[in-house]
Amino acid sequence: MQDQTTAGNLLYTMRANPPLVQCITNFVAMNIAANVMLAAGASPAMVHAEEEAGEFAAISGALTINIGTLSSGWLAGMLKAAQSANEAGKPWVLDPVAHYATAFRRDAIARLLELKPTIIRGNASEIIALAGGTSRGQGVDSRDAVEQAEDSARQLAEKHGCVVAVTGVTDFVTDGQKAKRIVGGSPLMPRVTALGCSLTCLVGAFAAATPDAPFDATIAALAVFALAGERAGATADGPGSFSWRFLDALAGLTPEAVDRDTRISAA
Ligand SMILES: Nc1ncnc2c1ncn2[C@@H]1O[C@H](COP(=O)(O)OP(=O)(O)O)[C@@H](O)[C@H]1O
Ligand SMILES: Cc1ncsc1CCOP(=O)(O)O
Ligand SMILES: [Mg+2]
Repeated sequence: MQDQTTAGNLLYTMRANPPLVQCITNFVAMNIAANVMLAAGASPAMVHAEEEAGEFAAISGALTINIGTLSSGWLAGMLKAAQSANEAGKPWVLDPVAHYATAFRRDAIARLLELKPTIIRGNASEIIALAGGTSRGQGVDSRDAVEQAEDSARQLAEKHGCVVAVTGVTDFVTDGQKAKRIVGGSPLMPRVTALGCSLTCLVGAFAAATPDAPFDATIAALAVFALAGERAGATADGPGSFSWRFLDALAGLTPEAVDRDTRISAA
């Protein structure tokens, strides 16, 4: 029987019934993340106010939370949304942007982790620090290699009972037991702001489409991103043209090309 959980099949499934994804992301990411979601075939809604975030999570297929431009009002909305997603049995994804940088962020991330995210997606410096290690991250940017974050990712996945994705030159995904690596993308990706934040939203879209398989959903989202990034990078002149070429590449990916051209291996 054909494997229904390949990245290409999950892209087909996600597009066939575009999931509503509530994205609580940051001011920098909001526009590009919504465009990435639409290009890939999902239906994003950037809804963060404390007054409505919980109600909205209950009607969404998945929720994503990103602390990139945190404030106390937004944190209140995040906590309500995560509680509501849990009560409604909806998957939710945490992006711990620069969580190590200030006491406010450290406190916020601890409170969000208590609400048991289904998936955590971060760069290597964020994942190392989240597991209690010493990272070299500078603000929102990673200065560590993904290979050095793999043990941290496995520990975090086991401790919190979730899937952990570390991204960078090669991506790494684990649920604490099994693990996979995804190769692809472009060196231009970290030179365009908020692509990691956008990827977190896309992980939410795949998780909404296949809520019982968060490990496979995460791999599919990262594989789609890696292939679109590789294609856009092949013809881009720099970060500016990469940005629009990346949206076009995402929209133009077919499930067949994803299953043929992505490079996913067991770790
Ligand atoms: N040097 C690189 N080469 C190829 N792909 C990369 C590179 N750096 C980051 N990426 C890709 O960019 C996307 C965002 O990841 P990353 O830059 O790690 O996140 P963040 O923006 O949160 O720091 C991921 O799809 C990742 O695979
Ligand atoms: C520049 C910046 N400042 C606060 S959030 C943000 C965007 C970070 O995006 P990413 O984590 O995808 O690099
Ligand atoms: Mg980030």
